[in-house]
Amino acid sequence: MINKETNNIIEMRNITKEYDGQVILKGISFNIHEGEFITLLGPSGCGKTTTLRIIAGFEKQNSGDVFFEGKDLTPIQINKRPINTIFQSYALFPHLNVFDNIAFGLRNKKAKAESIEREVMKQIRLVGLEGHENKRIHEISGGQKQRVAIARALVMKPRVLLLDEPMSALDVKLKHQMQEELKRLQQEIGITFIMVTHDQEEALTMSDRIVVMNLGSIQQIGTPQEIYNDPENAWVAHFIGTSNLIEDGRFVKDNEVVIDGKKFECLDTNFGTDENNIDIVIRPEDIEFRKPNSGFFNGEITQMTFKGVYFEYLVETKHRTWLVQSTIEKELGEKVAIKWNSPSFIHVMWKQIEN
Ligand SMILES: Nc1ncnc2c1ncn2[C@@H]1O[C@H](COP(=O)(O)OP(=O)(O)OP(=O)(O)O)[C@@H](O)[C@H]1O
Repeated sequence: MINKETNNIIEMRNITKEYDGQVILKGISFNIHEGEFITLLGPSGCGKTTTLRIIAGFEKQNSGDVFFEGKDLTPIQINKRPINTIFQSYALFPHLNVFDNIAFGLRNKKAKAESIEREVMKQIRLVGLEGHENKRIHEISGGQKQRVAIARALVMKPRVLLLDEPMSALDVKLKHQMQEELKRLQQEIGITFIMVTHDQEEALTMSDRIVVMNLGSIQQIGTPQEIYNDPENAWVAHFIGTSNLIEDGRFVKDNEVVIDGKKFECLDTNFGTDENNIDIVIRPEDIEFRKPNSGFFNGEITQMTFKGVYFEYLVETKHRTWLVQSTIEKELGEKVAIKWNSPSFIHVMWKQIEN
């Protein structure tokens, strides 16, 4: 039974994992809510796939517990778990056609022929593969292969679907299309999706909540907005989006910081008084250009890159180099001033303690 108060379908408690004496997961704990799209996000090697494989049952943790609806999941065999996995490579059967690939699990369970036909066709319609039932796997596109993999998993009616880097085999355009489709599908069928990705944008656009991981530890858990707008530490801020990280700022008192000798109003409180053990992040899209002497700091444009819909600039001021994103075209060497328009654009966080 789902715990109605918490709505948790899966609970991970203090999970550790070692391979050959090397610690991969350092005691991670988090909850997964029924019906949510949750993403494990982090750089290569941080342990996200290992976490997914422990939930699926392909790996066993060295210590800690995994609960499914409050019951210990660890002794439950892989095929008895109400969980299905879509692998990075999709792992389709090349010698079977689309229909038979999707029907495989039901046939294995000795389901009746009519019910197999009905359920497989339902999934085929759901993922938009009508008319392709008889095609072999090598006769369909990458996007269609992904749809087969999704249908093959969903036909087993799992409560939780695990997706390991599902977009990694797709080109950029198809990737964006499938991201939208997958999100829509998840909302339509309402089951819990747990996705692994190292792609920040993918995590931010698709997830209800994101678990940000680094070096076998959880750095932050939150909605995309929380993680983007309110990163818990400088590592998350950096990883989520290119940022201006000010490591030598000072938290003077509630709602006041000093950056490069100037006082600024901020919204942050509770970092003590005259505290140097903080980092300040200001996002490049929150910085604007002004005429020289009309902003916070004067500087010069030392680099510019056209990014398609905006320009990305490096602006050299007396104390540092700022990253600025703007739709306004400037010239290399141009003298400018920079400014931000709201105290909310300053993000103060404690300096990270190294793991
Ligand atoms: N079966 C295994 N035996 C030994 N080491 C392993 C095994 N599986 C994973 N590792 C190691 O554990 C670490 C974490 O791997 P994991 O696949 O969980 O990371 P990840 O965050 O998913 O990264 P990636 O995005 O590269 O897959 C890596 O250093 C990896 O080499």
